[in-house]
Amino acid sequence: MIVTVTANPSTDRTIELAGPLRRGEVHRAARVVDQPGGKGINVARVVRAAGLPTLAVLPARADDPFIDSLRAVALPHQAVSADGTVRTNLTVAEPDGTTTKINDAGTAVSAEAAAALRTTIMARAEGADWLALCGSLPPGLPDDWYAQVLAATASLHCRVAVDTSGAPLAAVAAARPALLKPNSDELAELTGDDPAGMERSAAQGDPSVAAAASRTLADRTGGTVLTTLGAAGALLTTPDGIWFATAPAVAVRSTVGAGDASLAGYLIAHLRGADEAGLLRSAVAHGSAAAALPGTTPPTPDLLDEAGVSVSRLS
Ligand SMILES: O=P(O)(O)OC[C@@]1(O)O[C@H](CO)[C@@H](O)[C@@H]1O
Repeated sequence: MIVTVTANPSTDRTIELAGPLRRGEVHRAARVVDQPGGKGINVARVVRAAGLPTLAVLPARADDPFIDSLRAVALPHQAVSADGTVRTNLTVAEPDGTTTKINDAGTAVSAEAAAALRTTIMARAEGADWLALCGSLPPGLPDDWYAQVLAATASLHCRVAVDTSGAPLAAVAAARPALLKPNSDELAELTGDDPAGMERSAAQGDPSVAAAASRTLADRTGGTVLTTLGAAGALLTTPDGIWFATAPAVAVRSTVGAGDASLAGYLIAHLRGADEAGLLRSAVAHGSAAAALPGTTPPTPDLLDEAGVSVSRLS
């Protein structure tokens, strides 16, 4: 069972344009689609599509239309009562696959709602193999909230995976999660490297800068770090070694949710007992498949190109 937590869920509104985005100009949308989103929701949807048991935990009022959208996609979920309505995040998708995103800060979570959320997480984590803490923290939750939850789960059997950014990422990295999933920007926030340079050199076949930064982070957490590098692939860094995978070439439609699909791919393969190369292969295949889909659409198993992922051990 994989339990995901989306502290700051979002309705993802994707606006597809027929041509390139021009700053300051009026555009007519070619297509507008709303989908339930937020990183933990996306992870759970991919796990569900793989046929494995999952539960998405989130703060939302029972009468929030967001809950209807979770029902519409048949996602098992547990919503903990919250005060406002779930935010809407905007994606502008251009025909060449360029994705521009504008994320709302989210609805403030009261102290009562935060306590209820934490109680639910602890109860659900008890029987889980993995607890995935995903996404930004809404106003009202302190930067070390994920770190606090992680510390509270220390006596439980479940492993904790974290995918977040900014101050919550810095705080949780110090709390030693079993798995961290930064992208190049998030890794660079922690190590001071140049994120674009990391992806560029990895795309040219030299992942050494990203690998060194991932090693620094993994040494700090004592666990595993799955670093996604966009079209350049991904790195898996454990206490025992570093693996690099290149991604299959895909026609990118929307990168939204690709990192979440990668995390889900890792967790799915872990539940199935894969070795490190298999974990990374699954992560990259899922991320690539997600990038080829519109909006925040989760990939299904039939879309995975595992044979197109090339994995090598770096150390
Ligand atoms: O604002 P956050 O919580 O950092 O990210 C939220 C978000 O951008 O993440 C998902 C893609 O990873 C989307 O479904 C959602 O809109």
